Amino acid sequence: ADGISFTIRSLFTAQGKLQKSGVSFELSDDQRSIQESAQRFAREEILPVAAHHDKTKFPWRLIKKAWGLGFMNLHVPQFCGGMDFGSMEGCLIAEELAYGCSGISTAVLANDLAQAPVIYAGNKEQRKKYLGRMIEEPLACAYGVTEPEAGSDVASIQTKAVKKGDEYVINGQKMWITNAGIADWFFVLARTSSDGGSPASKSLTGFIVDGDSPGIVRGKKEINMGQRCSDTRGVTFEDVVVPASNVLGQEGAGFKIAMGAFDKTRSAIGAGAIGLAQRALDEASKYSMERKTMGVPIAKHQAVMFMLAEMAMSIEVGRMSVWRAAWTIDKGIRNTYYASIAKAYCSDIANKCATDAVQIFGGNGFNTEYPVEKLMRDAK
Ligand SMILES: CCCCCCCC(=O)SCCNC(=O)CCNC(=O)[C@H](O)C(C)(C)COP(=O)(O)OP(=O)(O)OC[C@H]1O[C@@H](n2cnc3c(N)ncnc32)[C@H](O)[C@@H]1OP(=O)(O)O
Repeated sequence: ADGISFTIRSLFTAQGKLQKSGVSFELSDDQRSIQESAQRFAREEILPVAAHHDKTKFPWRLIKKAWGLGFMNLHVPQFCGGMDFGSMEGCLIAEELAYGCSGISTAVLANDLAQAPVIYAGNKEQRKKYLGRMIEEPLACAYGVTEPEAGSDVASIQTKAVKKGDEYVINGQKMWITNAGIADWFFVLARTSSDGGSPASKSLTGFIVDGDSPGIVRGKKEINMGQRCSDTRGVTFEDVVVPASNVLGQEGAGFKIAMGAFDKTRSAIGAGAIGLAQRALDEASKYSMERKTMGVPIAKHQAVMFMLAEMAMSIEVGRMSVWRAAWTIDKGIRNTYYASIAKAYCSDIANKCATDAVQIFGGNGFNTEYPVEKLMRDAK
C-alpha cells in the first residue's frame, strides 16, 4: 500500500459524495423511439413476408419502404442530407430488423457497410456526390473487399489497380459481395503497390467505382443456405477505369480505411445476430408452453427449461457486448477489440439459439412450415 497515493475513502471525503453515473444502460428518449419504430416495422412488415422472400425474391418493396421510413443509410452525415446516426442507433435498428428476418435486414442495412469507408475517409465532394444521392432515392451500394482467396485475410487481396495519368485501371475478382447485382456504386479495395515486400498498410488503396463503369461484370445471384433474399454475387473488374479523384484518402491508405469501416460496422452484425437469437428464444418459449408431452407443456421438462435459460443468458450477455462496442466507437475510442468480440460471440450465440430452438420444436423444427429451420440457416 506504500505506493498508492490516495485511498478510496479520501476520494469520497474530498468530494463529499461519489460520482456514481459512470455506467448507464439507459437509452435516450430518441433511441427508444428509434427502437420501437424498428420493432414495429420488423414485426408488422418484415416478419409476415420473411418466408416468401426466403424463396430468393429480392425484397424491393420493403427496401423502398424502409428507405422512406429512414431505416437505410443511417450514418450518412447531415451535410449530405443524412441522419448521422451513431453505431448505437444502428445496432438498435439492426437487432429489431433481424428479429423479423436477418436476410431482409442484411438487404436493408448493407448500404451502411459500403458507405462506412466513404464516411470515414472520403473528402467533402466524394461524400456529397456518392452519399447524398442515396438520400434522394432508394439506391444500393456494395462493399467490395472479399475475394475468392481473401476474406478474413484482407492483406492478401489480389485485385490490382494501376495508375495511368489521372486514372487507375482495375482488374480482379471479388466474391460474396452483398448488393453486387443492384449496386449503384462499389467501394473497391485493390492492390496499388507491385512491391511484394511492402506492408498491407501501404499497398492497398480504396476506390469508389461507379456501377455503370464499362468492364464491371456482375456474376449470377448466389443461392446460399440462409439469408437467401440478400443479393450476393461475385463481381469481375476487367480494365475498369476509375478517375484518381475517386481514390479514398490517398494511395496506399486502403487497408486502414477498410479496418476503420469494420470497426464501425462489426457491432451491427453482432446486433443482428442477437435479434435472430431473441427470435429463436421467443419462438421456442411460445412453442414449449403450447406443446405437451407426458401430460404437461414441454416447458415444464427440465431439459427444455435449461435450454431456454441458456438462450436467455447468452442473449443478455451478447447484447451487452454489442452495446459496449457501439458505445465505445460512438465515444470516439477505437473499438476493434470489443467489436470483434461482439461479432464473433453473437454470431455463435445466434447459431446455438437457433439450433436449440429447432431441437425444442422437435420434428416440427425440421419442417419449413415452422419458422425455426430458417433461423438456423440464416444464423449460419
Ligand atoms: C449488413 C451487412 C452485411 C454484410 C455481411 C458482413 C460482411 C463482412 O463482414 S465481409 C468481411 C469479413 N472480413 C473481415 O471481417 C476481415 C477480417 N480481417 C481483419 O480484420 C484483418 O485482416 C486482420 C485484423 C486479421 C489484420 O490482420 P493483418 O493482416 O495481420 O494486419 P495487422 O498487421 O494487424 O495490421 C496492419 C496495419 O493495419 C493497422 N490496423 C489493423 N487494424 C486496424 C484498425 N482496426 N484500425 C486502424 N488500423 C488498423 C495496424 O496497426 C497495422 O498498421 P502499421 O502497418 O502501420 O503498423
